[in-house]
Amino acid sequence: MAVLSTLNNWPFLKAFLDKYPKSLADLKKPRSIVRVIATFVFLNALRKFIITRYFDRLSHLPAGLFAFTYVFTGLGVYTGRSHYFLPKTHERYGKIVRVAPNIVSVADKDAIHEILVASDYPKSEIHEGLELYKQHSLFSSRNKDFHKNRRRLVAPAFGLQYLRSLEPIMADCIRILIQKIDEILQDPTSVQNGAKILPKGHINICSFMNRLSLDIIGETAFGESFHMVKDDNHPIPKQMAKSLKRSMQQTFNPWMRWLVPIDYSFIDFSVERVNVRRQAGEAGRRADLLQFLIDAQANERASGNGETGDEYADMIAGKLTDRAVQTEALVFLIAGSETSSTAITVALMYLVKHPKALRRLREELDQATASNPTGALPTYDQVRKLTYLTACINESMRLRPVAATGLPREVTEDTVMGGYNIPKGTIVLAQISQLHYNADYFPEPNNFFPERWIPEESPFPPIQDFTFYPFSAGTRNCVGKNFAMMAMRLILATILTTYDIEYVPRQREDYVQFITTAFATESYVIKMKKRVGA
Ligand code: HEM
Repeated sequence: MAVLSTLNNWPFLKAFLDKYPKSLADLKKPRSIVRVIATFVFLNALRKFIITRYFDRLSHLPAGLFAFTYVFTGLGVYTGRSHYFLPKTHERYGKIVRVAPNIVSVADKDAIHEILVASDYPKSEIHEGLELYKQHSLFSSRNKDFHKNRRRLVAPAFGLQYLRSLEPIMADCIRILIQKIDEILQDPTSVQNGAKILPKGHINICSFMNRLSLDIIGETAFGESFHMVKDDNHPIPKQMAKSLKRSMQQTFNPWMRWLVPIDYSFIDFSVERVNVRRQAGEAGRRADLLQFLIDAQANERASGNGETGDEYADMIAGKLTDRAVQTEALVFLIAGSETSSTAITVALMYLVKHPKALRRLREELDQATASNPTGALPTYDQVRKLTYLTACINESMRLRPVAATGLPREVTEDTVMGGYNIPKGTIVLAQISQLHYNADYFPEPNNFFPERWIPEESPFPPIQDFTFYPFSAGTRNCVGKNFAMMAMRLILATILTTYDIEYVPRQREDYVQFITTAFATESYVIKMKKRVGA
């Protein structure tokens, strides 16, 4: 009360409160409505500020309070930081913890295997927030028959053989990245309009990896680069990211639907790109993911498995309708860009902080690419089997898996997990990051130690099956895994053979996760210097 009366004596606050609506009749006045909305916006901003600034302290909240914030206020998802609460909650309450009335967080190896692989529980309703045009998609669908059919049609696009045809496309995008970085190293003011000008030799590698991943997916899934590396001003990626973030927030905060409508116009972009490719006919053919989808649709039609014309029935059956082709291309963009860019930035972050590992990796890459003429990029054949490169990628994905809040699945019958009764309908979050930090499976879990992945060199017992899930497992594992690993190998190899890179201290390294995981500040800066002869 004392605090309130003190605040009430502040002239500004007093004037504000005096005019604040005090009855329903007051509320009908337009000015009162503006005041109520202004208060709401202010309190919401304050709430967001407190959570984003002080999440470390808040992460000590016990599970009950966490449950309240996570489910009832949607705070965790609202700020994208719910995953900070979970490790503390497990530390305190064990491997299987009820974090909300209907949500159980699971950090037990056998239970996670049961959830993802053995029982193969369907995805939870949270995924419905990612349905575009109310269409099931490979990523979002909870319907097993649909998924089986759609996966059968889409998966061959990510087979190693087909992916090889994408290498030239990826290489062109990487070449543009190198040109742009060289330009900024020469002249730091040549960053795009609005971007922060960093000291000479400093590069925001997080921003560049984001933009490069978008360009690669743009080229492979839509047949057109977003030119994000070069110009960073294509409206679609930003608009889509904003809309999907809103959509996830609204899944947890349904009341927000009344306040902030979601702009789904980015879908038009996909419709237009698919039309352009179709209209170009044979002359427009090229080996990429979009072409694969268009060809798969044509094959289905030719073999009598095409659409029936009943839109709903076709959708449920997983038929490759025109809408389905447009949707799946967008799914590649959603599922494949931020995930890959975060994974590459994280790998670079660990490497600059571990110069010994960086040196060893550089030696391995130099040896593998020794026969290349000056300026030539490493090829996939040169890097695909490099032991230490794979070990570094695995180790960074172990420490920072992109699915940081856990993989949500819905239990379809009453069951028992780790001695607890889990009723049908419960949402279980498979906490893969808790496994990755479990010292029983990964001794000295907090250390970046790539050698643990090389059996002849590791001082630790062999890594057990089903303890490492960066791409999930079972029927819903990442269909783009080979694509992502190929891009990561090519990009890391090119950066490390072209530049000397160094750590820049005192930066924020924390994550936020709405759909996939990203650096909270959208920034990670490293020092870069062109190598002599590169
Ligand atoms: C380092 C990069 C990547 C990581 C760490 C990653 C991780 C994952 C994970 C953990 C899942 C399972 C999600 C869940 O169960 O809720 C998943 C699913 C998926 N990912 Fe990836 N992903 C990456 C890159 C990509 C790329 C490049 C593409 C496509 C171009 C892609 C497309 C998909 C799709 C379509 C699914 C849903 C598959 C299904 O349910 O059948 N991902 N990914």
